Amino acid sequence: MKQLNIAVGIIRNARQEIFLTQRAADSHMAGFWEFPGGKIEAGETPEQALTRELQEETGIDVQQATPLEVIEHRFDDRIVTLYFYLVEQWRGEPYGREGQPMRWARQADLQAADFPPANARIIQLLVAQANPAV
Ligand SMILES: Nc1nc2c([nH]c(=O)n2[C@@H]2O[C@H](COP(=O)(O)OP(=O)(O)OP(=O)(O)O)[C@@H](O)[C@H]2O)c(=O)[nH]1
Ligand SMILES: [Mg+2]
Repeated sequence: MKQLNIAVGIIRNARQEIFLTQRAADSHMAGFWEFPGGKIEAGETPEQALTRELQEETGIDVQQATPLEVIEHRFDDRIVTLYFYLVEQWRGEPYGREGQPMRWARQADLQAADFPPANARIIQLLVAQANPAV
């Protein structure tokens, strides 16, 4: 069974909106929305992979990232360990640098069904922690 370690960025702005991109039609979990990120390569720390992947996929320079949660999920064909980081300080304006659709979603309005099943717990946490006043 394939074992992948993935660094994932939950990019959140001051309006408590989170930046989402849509997975490509030819990828694992195609069509689902995701937090940008990707594989931690040999010799990289999760933070280094996060910075590199967010630069590649969204064009931003991460200035600060806070570890939120590590979640392991067994899919039919692979086991994925997701290192989720909250990113609130960056340079630039994130966009779908690989041509992928993007949107900002209010933290309180995130829907687990829009994401791969591995994200269920982090979505539950984010929704529970959303500040209704923002
Ligand atoms: N980026 C990201 N990947 C996720 C999330 N949830 C989730 O299950 N995954 C899974 O984690 C893996 C991430 O791989 P990826 O396709 O982003 O990897 P990558 O950017 O290095 O892409 P590449 O393989 O084309 O170089 C996929 O199997 C994907 O389905 C998420 O919220 N964000
Ligand atoms: Mg990726």
